[in-house]
Amino acid sequence: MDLKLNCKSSTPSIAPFSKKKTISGNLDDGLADGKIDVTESSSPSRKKIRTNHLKDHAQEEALPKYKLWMFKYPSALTSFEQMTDHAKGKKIALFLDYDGTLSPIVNHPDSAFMSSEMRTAVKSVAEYFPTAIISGRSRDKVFELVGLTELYYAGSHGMDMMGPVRGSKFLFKDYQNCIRSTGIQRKESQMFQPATEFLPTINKVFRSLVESMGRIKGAIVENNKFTVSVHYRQVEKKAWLDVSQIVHDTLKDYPNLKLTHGRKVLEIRPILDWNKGKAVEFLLQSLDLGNSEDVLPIFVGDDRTDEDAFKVLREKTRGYGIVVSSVPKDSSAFYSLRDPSEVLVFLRYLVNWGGSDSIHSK
Ligand SMILES: O=P(O)(O)OC[C@H]1O[C@H](O[C@H]2O[C@H](CO)[C@@H](O)[C@H](O)[C@H]2O)[C@H](O)[C@@H](O)[C@@H]1O
Repeated sequence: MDLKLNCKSSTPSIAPFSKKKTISGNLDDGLADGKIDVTESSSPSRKKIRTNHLKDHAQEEALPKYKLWMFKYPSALTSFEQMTDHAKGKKIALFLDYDGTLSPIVNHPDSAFMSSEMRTAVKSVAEYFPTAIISGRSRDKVFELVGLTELYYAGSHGMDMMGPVRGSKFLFKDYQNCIRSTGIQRKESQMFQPATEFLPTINKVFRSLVESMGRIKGAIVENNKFTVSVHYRQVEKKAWLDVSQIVHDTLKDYPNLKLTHGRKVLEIRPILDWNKGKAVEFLLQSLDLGNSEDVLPIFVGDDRTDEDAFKVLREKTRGYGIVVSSVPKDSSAFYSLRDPSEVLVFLRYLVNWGGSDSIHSK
């Protein structure tokens, strides 16, 4: 049974509703620019669609561009020594995205499994450094996929957080909407859910989208508890505009929801001033690592929503964002890794370093 505690108030504010709901980028996550405007009056023009096809060819020649891009975002593997030199004497906190970072991007969201090698590496790294997974998926789903009880989990882009109770300490005690509960495998846990009031609306939108997307072959609507994802990876390109239109039409009835855009996915979420960046700050504070000069947070992620976390780390000049990408793209990260297989190597480097004597020498 859940045990509710009295918590002080520190609820995130609701961002002022903007009538113009614009998704940055376009529906093809492999392309770099363009805009899909989902206001009533706008749909991408045929000309824009034609231009996008042309850009597809440019991608095939991307290798030299990738090398150039890596001057700006050096490999976290070749820069590992530099990173650890900077990290000496500091406490590391590790934040990991799930899809496209720990697991490869696949066609169906239910088939995005992480390898056993990756699981072992994440488990090992968590023995040395506090480690959290911050995902757009529901927390239950991401826990089901990762299956490690020793981590912190934040689902719905940070709107659903759960962590272990360390000793007698209640980490999230300063926040409203936090509860202490019996969570994963009956272990005592603590939860923070800043968007609980949006739950009925999100469920309604989910049902509505399931119904209306029924006519779009290949579209998948995923309930991520505090957000809804509409996947179009398996939808024929000619029907992408229909997907966008349906989402837009549905959202007209819900002024307290907003739209963001990930990798061939449109995500509907509460207009709450809360994102992966806030989740990182929150977890750092909760872990008593918030104000310390001696902390080096590292965030590894591949998606646009991870940029919020990279920005927090960059603006506060206190840690490293590592963008996972095999194509050049603008990012607020400092370093890069090409794909999940390089993430695995990076985690193994961290494990070796965490177990070595050099981590303690200044
Ligand atoms: O924050 P994340 O953990 O990266 O979650 C972001 C979204 O990831 C999932 O979708 C993405 O991965 C799928 C499986 O590889 C792929 O089919 C899809 O095209 C990608 O967008 C997840 O299903 C979404 O709910 C998350 O929001």
